[in-house]
Amino acid sequence: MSEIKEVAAEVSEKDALKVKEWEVGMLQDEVAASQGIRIRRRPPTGPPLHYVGPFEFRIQNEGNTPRNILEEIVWHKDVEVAQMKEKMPLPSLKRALDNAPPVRDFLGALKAANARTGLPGLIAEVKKASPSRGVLRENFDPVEIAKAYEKGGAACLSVLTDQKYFQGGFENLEKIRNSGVQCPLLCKEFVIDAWQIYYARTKGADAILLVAAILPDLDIRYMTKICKLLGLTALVEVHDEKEMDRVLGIEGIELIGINNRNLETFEVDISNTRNLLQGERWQKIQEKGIIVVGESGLFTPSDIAYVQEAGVKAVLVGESIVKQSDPTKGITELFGKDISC
Ligand SMILES: O=C(O)c1ccccc1NCC(=O)[C@H](O)[C@H](O)COP(=O)(O)O
Repeated sequence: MSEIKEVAAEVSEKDALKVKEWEVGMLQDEVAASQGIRIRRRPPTGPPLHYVGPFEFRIQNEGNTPRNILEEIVWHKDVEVAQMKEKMPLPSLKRALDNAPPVRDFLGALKAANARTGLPGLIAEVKKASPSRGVLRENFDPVEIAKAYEKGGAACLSVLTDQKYFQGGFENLEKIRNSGVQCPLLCKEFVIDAWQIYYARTKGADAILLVAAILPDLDIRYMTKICKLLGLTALVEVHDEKEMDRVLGIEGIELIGINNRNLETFEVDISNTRNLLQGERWQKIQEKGIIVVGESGLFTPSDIAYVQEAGVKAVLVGESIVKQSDPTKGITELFGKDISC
């Protein structure tokens, strides 16, 4: 009987901890909203299923419906990361870092490619599917694609690790890293917890994406510091003026990605890159020596020329090259010339 009491006490202590975590999450949302972040970290009207102990049900209501796909991804990621952390707590993850392959210089590779070709350095994306475009490539062999990209002159690769929405995985990152491909690798994830940065490093990442639309300033500050500590490059992604201004106000950021895709509506407009690189913003970027990456919706040599003219020194491209039966040729067609030599 006393054994049952002990177990009950342990369980309720665990539950109390979860509730505490939950309350902190609620505060996080308030801070985020004050910075113009529309994406909420969790459903506002109650904890997700795994937080409610033995009562595995929740009354559905409007507040528990994500407002858009990005919010849905974040809510799902919140549950996924909590489960992963339970399986591998941070101390054991930190120990696993000792066996991680050495970090490669992601930013250096982009700068070198830009200097060598006079064109934006290419981050070529290994992506099977996306919420906006569905399945992009049925016959998807991540290592084969990565090798084809490297052969075509990609400076770096971006590897989707989200399983549910992009049909990616950390095993793809690991396989590419162990395949002999030399390009530095960006872990393309929806990072909401520093734990994911450590995890990505153990799987061979050299860089990681931090999306300003889902991360308050304090998180970006803290996470870029962790990246530095681990030797990783942080690619901080923005989509609008507000996010750009927030990120330009944070010290130590070296690489900013401008996403031409609105992740809440899927609308793509490459003039977004040009619009965010004007006037005082452009001056600040130059003063700080920040490298800018143009992301999404780039299909032709004139698209590349357009964003280069706007000021980018790198581009991140997925759909237009991953869909090609020969992705090496796809890169040559995208740039209008062979960029491999
Ligand atoms: O692409 C989506 O549908 C999407 C939805 C929600 C969050 C992120 C999403 N995409 C990430 C990206 O923006 C792209 O993978 C990346 O920039 C490459 O874009 P593209 O060259 O247009 O494939």
